[in-house]
Amino acid sequence: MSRKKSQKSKGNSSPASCSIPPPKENSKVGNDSHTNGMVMSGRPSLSNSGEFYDISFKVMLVGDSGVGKTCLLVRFKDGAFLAGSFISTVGIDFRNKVLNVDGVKVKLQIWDTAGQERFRSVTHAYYRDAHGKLCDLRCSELIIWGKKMEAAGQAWLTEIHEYAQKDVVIMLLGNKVDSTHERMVKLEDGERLAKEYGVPFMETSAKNGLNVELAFTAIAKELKHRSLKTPNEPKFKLHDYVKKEVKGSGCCKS
Ligand SMILES: Nc1nc2c(ncn2[C@@H]2O[C@H](COP(=O)(O)OP(=O)(O)OP(=O)(O)O)[C@@H](O)[C@H]2O)c(=O)[nH]1
Ligand SMILES: [Mg+2]
Repeated sequence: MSRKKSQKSKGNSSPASCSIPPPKENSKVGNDSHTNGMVMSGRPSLSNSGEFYDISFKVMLVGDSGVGKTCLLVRFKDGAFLAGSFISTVGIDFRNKVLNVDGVKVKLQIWDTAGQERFRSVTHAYYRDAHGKLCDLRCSELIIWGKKMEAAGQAWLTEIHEYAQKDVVIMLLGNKVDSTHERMVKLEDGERLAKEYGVPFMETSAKNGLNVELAFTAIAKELKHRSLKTPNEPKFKLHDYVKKEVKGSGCCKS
């Protein structure tokens, strides 16, 4: 298997063949403050390690504004939590992380989209780009965030089906389970919606890290198994894996 080097943050670190000029990793396409709309760089820097990898996949984080997409990504990439004032993502941004999945180096290029309605056309453009035959990454994998009501989750699932490729891997996450007043999705509602759409569901917390690593690892495993069908290797079952590995949220004190 050929070894590729994870793209550096200099220059276009996204697939050069994609038609939309991609942002540089951690380029802060931006984060604006809710108070004055100014572009601020209040987020910690995420370094690009430049690690080697065997296969790469694109993962998109989508969902309503404020559900914790950026925090989830920072938790996964840096093991840190972005506490304090909420700085909403502007447009789109991405980070790379290389995982070792059963001996294979899997690079996830994780795209953090803006949940605000006014940036929806930007997100759509990246979905559309995901269809482009010229993209050299497998541009089809998404994680979706549930928010307030089932309706919000349903809306995002419908959008994914409309804009993304048919065989997209979808996972539904209900975040902020560390806090009774901040969490928006009840466990039973998340599970019901996930069942209806046939996608795995798990509760996460970017604050305490609950199931964050698992969410991305599960996606990486599914993608790797779909991509590299090794003879004699038992079929990977995403739902079973998630069911087995997922941890309950336990108590919900903030
Ligand atoms: N208690 C708790 N707060 C969280 C968690 N994840 C995120 N938050 C908070 O929720 C707010 C929004 O988080 P972001 O990650 O910026 O939300 P987002 O989904 O990226 O929002 P947009 O960029 O506008 O789409 C911030 O104030 C975070 O500190 C979590 O797991 N638990
Ligand atoms: Mg964000």
